[in-house]
Amino acid sequence: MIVLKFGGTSVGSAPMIDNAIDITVDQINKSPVIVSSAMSKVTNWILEMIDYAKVSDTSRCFEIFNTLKKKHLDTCNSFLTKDNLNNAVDKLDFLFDEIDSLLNSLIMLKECSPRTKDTLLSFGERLSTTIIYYRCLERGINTELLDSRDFIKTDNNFNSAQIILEECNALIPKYILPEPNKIVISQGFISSTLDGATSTLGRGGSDYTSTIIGSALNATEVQIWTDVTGIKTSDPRIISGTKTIEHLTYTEAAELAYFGAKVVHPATIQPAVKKSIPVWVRNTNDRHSSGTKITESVFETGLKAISGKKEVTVVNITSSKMLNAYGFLRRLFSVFEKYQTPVDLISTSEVSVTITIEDKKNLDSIVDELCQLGKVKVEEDKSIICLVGQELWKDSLFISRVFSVLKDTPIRMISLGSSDTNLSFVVPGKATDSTIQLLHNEFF
Ligand SMILES: Nc1ncnc2c1ncn2[C@@H]1O[C@H](COP(=O)(O)OP(=O)(O)O)[C@@H](O)[C@H]1O
Ligand SMILES: N[C@@H](CC(=O)OP(=O)(O)O)C(=O)O
Repeated sequence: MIVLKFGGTSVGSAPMIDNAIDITVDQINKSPVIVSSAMSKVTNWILEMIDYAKVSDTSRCFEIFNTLKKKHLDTCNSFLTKDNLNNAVDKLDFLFDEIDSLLNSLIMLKECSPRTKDTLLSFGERLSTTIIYYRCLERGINTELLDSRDFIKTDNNFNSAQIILEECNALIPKYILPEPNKIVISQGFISSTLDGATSTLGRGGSDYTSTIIGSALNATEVQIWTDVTGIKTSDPRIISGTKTIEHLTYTEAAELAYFGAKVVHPATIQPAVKKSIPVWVRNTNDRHSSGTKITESVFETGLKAISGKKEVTVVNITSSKMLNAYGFLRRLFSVFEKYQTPVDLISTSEVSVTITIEDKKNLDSIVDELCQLGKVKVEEDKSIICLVGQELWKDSLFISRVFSVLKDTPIRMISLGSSDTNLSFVVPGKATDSTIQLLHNEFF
């Protein structure tokens, strides 16, 4: 079987949905499972509706709600007829009524818990997949619509829930029964906790759903269909002159995703690695281009791509207690562990440690506790620039080229040599795009 994940723009209109179905039908003999995101813009609209509801701005909230309803109903009206149209509209109306009641509750309560937010967010994917299902029926395709909350199970960390893999691996083969000449349709991004509450995997999480399903069903490949021809040497929306990378290793793709290449969700690669499933990133608007293939094998050394992670915070701790002492770093990292805050880059000297974090939710409490260990300095609005490739740090010419290009850029910290695949450094937030462009011009 194969998994085809379609992102928001790839199912963003009636013609795009038909295009996604065409891509799937072309491979219908391979027992395809579609994992779809919400139609483009919809997840953002839901977040905006929540924000307006919380401040009781009823008119703005329902203005967006009406736009959301219109987008889905117009799509149905443009390519469904008779029973398919009536049934689809009935199903959508049922979902719209639920959204309506939830928004009214938020307006009254003036608050939205993370759990309620996930319930609301889940409607984006539930609406889009309902339409795709009825369009498949309209086209006479043998199809089945599933609810991924039945088999994608998570902890209770709403808004960015952690997968419980054993549960998913046990449930997925029970619910998803792919077969040739049938299209199974399910939602990306949405999930449920063990006690059945709706959760979500974090923004962009549909990619992750696709590899979880692919891995549980031993897919021969997972295809991530998006709006760019594969993973490029850098973000084509920001950097000029980017090129498609034909092949990346799992590690390279994971590093790029983690350090800002939004084209795949950072967790996507993990499930594929376990079963050595090839992951393709392809363009729905250019379906005959092969895009990028991500596998285990290394085909070439050298720099492959550059990404940037914005809004990073640098925390520096200076303490003479560190000099010749052991146990200091353990105490320091236990503070980040206590507040469940992942650390990205680390650099140490004899008396100081500098780290970067992305999640600032608990920054004040973290700083309070770190102050007991030494003098703490926090610098916000920084970016991590990440250069990804094979054996980068072994090539002294490459390193000297990087730093001569950056001779006028204020570099805050550098991480090189911790892995073969990554050279990262921190620059001021406002220098992110220009720094990437300089490096890109030099190397590609
Ligand atoms: N290295 C990169 N290669 C390709 N696209 C990238 C890269 N870095 C960032 N992107 C961005 O990722 C976008 C695709 O991701 P996303 O908008 O989440 O798509 P989808 O809705 O299909 O999941 C591209 O339009 C591009 O701007
Ligand atoms: N709809 C969700 C999940 C997702 O993965 O979307 P996309 O595939 O369009 O990035 C979001 O916008 O975050």
